[in-house]
Amino acid sequence: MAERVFTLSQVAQHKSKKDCWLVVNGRVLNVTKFLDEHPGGEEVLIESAGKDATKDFEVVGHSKAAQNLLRKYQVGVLQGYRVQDGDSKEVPYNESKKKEMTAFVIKDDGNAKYAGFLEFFVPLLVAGSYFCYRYLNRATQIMN
Ligand code: HEM
Repeated sequence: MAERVFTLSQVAQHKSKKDCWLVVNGRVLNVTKFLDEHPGGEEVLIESAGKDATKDFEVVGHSKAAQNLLRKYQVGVLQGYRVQDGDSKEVPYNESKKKEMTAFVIKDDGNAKYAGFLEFFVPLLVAGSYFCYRYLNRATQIMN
């Protein structure tokens, strides 16, 4: 499908809260519906409205999930840019969130394994000490 091409002055005509466009990495994005959802707040988006916000976007160090989200709001490309979206391995925003959660759970599991190890060895140590004590006690009784 052919991409719609916009000039920066065309993008600059959409810089209000009700009609908010900006450019990130050559993608022309209509973020009007995203204003309420943006975790960084709507103000920063409105400040960048109608402009090329690539630097602002990158300075924040947005996650891979945030970068994937760009496609959702793309309405075209900036004149002089060609955006390639061949990477089908990229994960949609919601899924990468799930992955982050899974990674967290795996980390938790590691601690649980460590706790299980202690739960097994501490009673064994106590029981061992008890039998040792009884054996030594009996040995001293026999000697006396
Ligand atoms: C359509 C463009 C944008 C999308 C899809 C987007 C998406 C997101 C997402 C998903 C987050 C959550 C953190 C993360 O996953 O990285 C975030 C945080 C943030 N964004 Fe954006 N963003 C966009 C544009 C911008 C722009 C232009 C700015 C300008 C400065 C900005 C500033 C921030 C800030 C300050 C945070 C909070 C960072 C933090 O709390 O650590 N974002 N954004």
